[in-house]
Amino acid sequence: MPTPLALSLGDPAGVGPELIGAAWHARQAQGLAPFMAVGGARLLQAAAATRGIALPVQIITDPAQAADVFPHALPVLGDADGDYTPGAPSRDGALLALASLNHAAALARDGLAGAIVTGPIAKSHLAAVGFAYPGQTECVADACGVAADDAVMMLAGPTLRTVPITVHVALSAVPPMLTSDLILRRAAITAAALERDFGIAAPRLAIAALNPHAGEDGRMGHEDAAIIAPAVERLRAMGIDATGPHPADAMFAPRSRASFDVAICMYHDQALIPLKALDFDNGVNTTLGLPVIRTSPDHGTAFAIAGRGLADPGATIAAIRMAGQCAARRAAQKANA
Ligand SMILES: NC(=O)C1=CN([C@@H]2O[C@H](COP(=O)(O)OP(=O)(O)OC[C@H]3O[C@@H](n4cnc5c(N)ncnc54)[C@H](O)[C@@H]3O)[C@@H](O)[C@H]2O)C=CC1
Ligand SMILES: NCC(=O)COP(=O)(O)O
Repeated sequence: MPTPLALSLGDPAGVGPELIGAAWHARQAQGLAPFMAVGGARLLQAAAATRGIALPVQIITDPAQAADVFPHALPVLGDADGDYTPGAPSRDGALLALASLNHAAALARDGLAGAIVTGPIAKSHLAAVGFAYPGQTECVADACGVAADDAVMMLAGPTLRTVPITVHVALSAVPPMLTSDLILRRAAITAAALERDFGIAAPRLAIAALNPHAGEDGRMGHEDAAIIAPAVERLRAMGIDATGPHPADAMFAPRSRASFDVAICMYHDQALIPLKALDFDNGVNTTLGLPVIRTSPDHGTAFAIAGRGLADPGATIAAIRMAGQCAARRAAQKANA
């Protein structure tokens, strides 16, 4: 029996809780590995009800109980709970989201959960209750003792994978942050994770340029020649199949996409816009380079549509599926070691 996945609630006022209920409801049709929610039994039921789902829940006290409960009820670890008021984020809701996230990360770190699937949080609301990280990526990394620079965000959908080298920073902060070392470090972690967790032997990395036309021989910026091209050379010297810097405007065209397994992008929107344009309802945000598997739907809290039955569960289901597959791959590697 696989170790169950741990799902953190996300912000209770967002779409996260209702999508956990929708995913449990679809567990058989979607062939999902067993999972448990961390806290929120009452609010999960209320959120599911807004979608017309009568969600059976069972509070468990030990993650080991989850697999037996999962076929007939959503296992919920612990009795932490809160009010469900869709679209109206609150301080109490942020505290519950944070407690659920920290608990789920600790379960994965300690081997009591096969992986963590995080529900969407509003970073500014969590910051107001003491969350000191740019996002959940760095929080889970810290729980595992991994440096933030070594926790690599990858967005993955059926048609594309992308990695932003810089993530939650202002666009004006991107050029000063970009170094050959940072690109090399994060691209190498990506290549290793694609092999280990996704079963892609010799992954092909396409490295995006920062500037229009990859800098047009220095007429439109110096970073492509001075910083990105040397990183590509160093990756190739390490035996990694890296190409670039590629002009970013053309590299997401279908012909170009067929030539790589992952696009290494220089900033958040360069990576997330093509992914969401192509795969929004199946997009997964996963963290590479950790001792645990962590996935999340690609979307955010979507407060405006919470509780209205409008949120598509596809990305949450895809995140649960990917977490189960990656965890199974790691378990098989461990068994074979
Ligand atoms: N994994 C996470 O924790 C993430 C959290 N966020 C946070 O979410 C908050 C809102 O961010 P936004 O940029 O507005 O992104 P968002 O993803 O919440 O919403 C963007 C648009 O997509 C729609 N949408 C989102 N999820 C949907 C779904 N499942 N089905 C149908 N439509 C959906 C929304 O209604 C909205 O029109 C921010 O505080 C941000 O920090 C954003 C992205 C990921
Ligand atoms: N845009 C991605 C996002 O906001 C999720 O970040 P994280 O919480 O997974 O670090």
